Amino acid sequence: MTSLLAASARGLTKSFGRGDTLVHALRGVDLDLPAGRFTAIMGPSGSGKSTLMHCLAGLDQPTGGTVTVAGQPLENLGDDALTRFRRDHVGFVFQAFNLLPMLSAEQNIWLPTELAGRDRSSEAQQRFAAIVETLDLTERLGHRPSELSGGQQQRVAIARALLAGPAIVFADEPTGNLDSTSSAEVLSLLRQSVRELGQTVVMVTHEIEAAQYADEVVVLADGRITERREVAA
Ligand SMILES: Nc1ncnc2c1ncn2[C@@H]1O[C@H](COP(=O)(O)OP(=O)(O)OP(=O)(O)O)[C@@H](O)[C@H]1O
Repeated sequence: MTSLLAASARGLTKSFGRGDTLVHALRGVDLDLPAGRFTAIMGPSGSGKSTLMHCLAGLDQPTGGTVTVAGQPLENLGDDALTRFRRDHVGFVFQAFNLLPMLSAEQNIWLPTELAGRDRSSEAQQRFAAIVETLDLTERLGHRPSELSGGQQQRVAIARALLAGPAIVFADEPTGNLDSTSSAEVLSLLRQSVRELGQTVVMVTHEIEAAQYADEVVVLADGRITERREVAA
């Protein structure tokens, strides 16, 4: 039985510039990301990690090849449809938390729901409760970002990314701004969201220690996948 795929790429290429400044950031990437798995993307600086993530997330258009997320081929979507698709099916966690300073943790977590004009359905509220508990944020919901540690702020950002029940969450160097204790905590919680909530997470990271929290590491070099390896439990 083949497992369900959260996302896949076939023959993915991406070039920037032209003539003397032409850069081949991706040179033909084939990748299947099974649902319910935590995948780390590693590789040297300039190897194409961010470009791959942006193409998989529908934030950037590939030069060639195809990307399918949650069964939907992205190349068939126009700009507006792609924006809606990302909003409904893709979650993002960035290095720089990106929380709104005047809103409480709880308001930040609900903001994308509000912006999408969706109701706080009883299902959404149950999911909110489960996520807040998994991420150990119950005591912090009334705090503003400035009243939270970096690790707590990133946990709020993760809760925000998880709330809509996205098919896939992309985390771009999520521990880049954190000390080692907070990093370990955030990575454990990302792992827990995969185990307990069945979330699919793809994380770009430079740090081999961070990649150890994943189920699998995909290594890029010069725009190609050079290695895929399972992480020992
Ligand atoms: N918008 C752009 N315009 C021109 N070149 C770009 C652009 N974005 C990326 N590149 C080039 O594409 C290549 C891959 O870049 P990318 O940012 O994907 O690498 P990365 O592995 O994420 O690097 P880092 O670890 O330093 O973030 C690099 O040579 C980079 O300079």
